[in-house]
Amino acid sequence: MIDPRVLVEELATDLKHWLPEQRWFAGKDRPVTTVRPLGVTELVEGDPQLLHVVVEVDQDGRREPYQLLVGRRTHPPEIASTSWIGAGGELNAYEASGDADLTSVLLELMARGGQVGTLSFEHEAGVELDTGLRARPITSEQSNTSLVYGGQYILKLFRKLSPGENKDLVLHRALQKIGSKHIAQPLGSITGELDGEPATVGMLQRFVPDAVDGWAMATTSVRDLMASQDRHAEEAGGDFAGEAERLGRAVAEVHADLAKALGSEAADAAELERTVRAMVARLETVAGQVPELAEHAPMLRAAFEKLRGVSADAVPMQYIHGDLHLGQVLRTVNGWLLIDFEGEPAAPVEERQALRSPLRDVAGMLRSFDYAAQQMLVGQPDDVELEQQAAEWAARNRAAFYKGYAVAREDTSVSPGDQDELLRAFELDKAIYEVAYEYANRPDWLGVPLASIARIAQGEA
Ligand SMILES: Nc1ncnc2c1ncn2[C@@H]1O[C@H](COP(=O)(O)OP(=O)(O)O)[C@@H](O)[C@H]1O
Ligand SMILES: O=P(O)(O)O[C@H]1O[C@H](CO)[C@@H](O[C@H]2O[C@H](CO)[C@@H](O)[C@H](O)[C@H]2O)[C@H](O)[C@H]1O
Repeated sequence: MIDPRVLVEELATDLKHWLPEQRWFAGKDRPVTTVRPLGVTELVEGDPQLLHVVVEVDQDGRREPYQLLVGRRTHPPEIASTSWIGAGGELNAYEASGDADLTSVLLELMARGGQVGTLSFEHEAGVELDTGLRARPITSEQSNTSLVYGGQYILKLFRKLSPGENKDLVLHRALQKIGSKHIAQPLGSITGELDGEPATVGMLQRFVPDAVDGWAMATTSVRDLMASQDRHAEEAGGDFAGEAERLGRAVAEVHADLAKALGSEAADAAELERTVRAMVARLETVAGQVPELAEHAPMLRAAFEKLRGVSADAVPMQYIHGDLHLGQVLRTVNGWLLIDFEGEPAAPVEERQALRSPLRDVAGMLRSFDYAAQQMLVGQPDDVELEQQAAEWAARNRAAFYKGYAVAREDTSVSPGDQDELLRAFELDKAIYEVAYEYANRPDWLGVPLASIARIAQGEA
């Protein structure tokens, strides 16, 4: 039997072409130069074989570690063509997250607890896991890969890795401990090793079978409005404003719980200065890539620089979600849940783990209401009535969400004027992030954040 490390070295050329085609691969902005194995652990021996692999992907000097599950078999199972990696030794090699015969071992190891090579598997204290469940990967794959075990558990395998405990796991544990009603219970984890330090590679949570994500609900509501004869959002059958308000309350409760569990501190002038500089730096980088953004640069820079006038010691800083949008919230029979506390996938890990203003999450969700309405206009010929309906739907739901948040967060110490400046700057910063995200991932949607920025530039908010 070939040495697993030698095998992965042999697959390096195939991986170079295969990685950029994966939805979760974050480095689509430049070609892959080399791929080399950092760690290979054999989890299932023989034929079929399961290897847990961490590779370092070099892209013109930028080196980032990624996690893969590599399956090898003589007779490969039926899997999506995009899962094929290549011929590894005498067996076929493929990405094995879709191979239920192999992935059941991950749940068994977490249920039992213990170590295999450098990987350690554990369940949360007091949790007993059922085993023997088969897993299917979720189809709405995003930055990571998630497997649902028998409709009971969901295991997220983080793709791009960083040393240390993943923020998603840390915040879920803290919120669980404090009794938050707005998360899916964390049940277990898998830890690997990176640069000699422990690194979270997987998180197991309770799967909520009847949950509907906020994006699906919101876009259905917009579609209903546009298809109906009703001219106004409040008259349409699928009005979302009640849900938006309850969602605002849920986000406020999560913020209050995070502050209670993990603390908060006031910002200082140096912190605000760093924030302004980071926003201006992002603007400059993205405007360099996307010329349509450059024409709004003076307005955007002025909005960021205004933050220097905000009273810094009134801005509470704490752990936040960090990439909150309608696709990160699930509506269940018991109310709204927040998922995926990792932060913006493209941000450096230090930035994702820093204390930040909770108004960033509010801004993220406000942007998302705009997205839900505006994406309906993508690829459509100009239609003033539809545009008005989209604008009205967004305004109504943004206001409802903000009301729900503000009512539940009456403790906020930021003055209303400062709050407006902060929110405006955070919304614009998020929209710039979105321009970069759409440019790299969904060029057809680039117009969505650009149109919002243009509207704000014209003073329409
Ligand atoms: N506990 C859960 N119960 C039901 N579905 C979930 C749960 N957690 C996540 N999901 C589904 O999995 C999708 C991806 O989860 P997410 O944590 O956002 O992964 P990623 O980091 O890849 O974006 C979500 O959009 C949601 O549809
Ligand atoms: O879910 P992820 O953590 O992978 O977030 C990334 O992808 C999101 C898209 O899937 C992207 O969100 C943007 O598009 C959403 C609609 O698809 C919209 O609701 C969001 O408001 C908008 O930001 C997110 O920015 C990105 O980090």
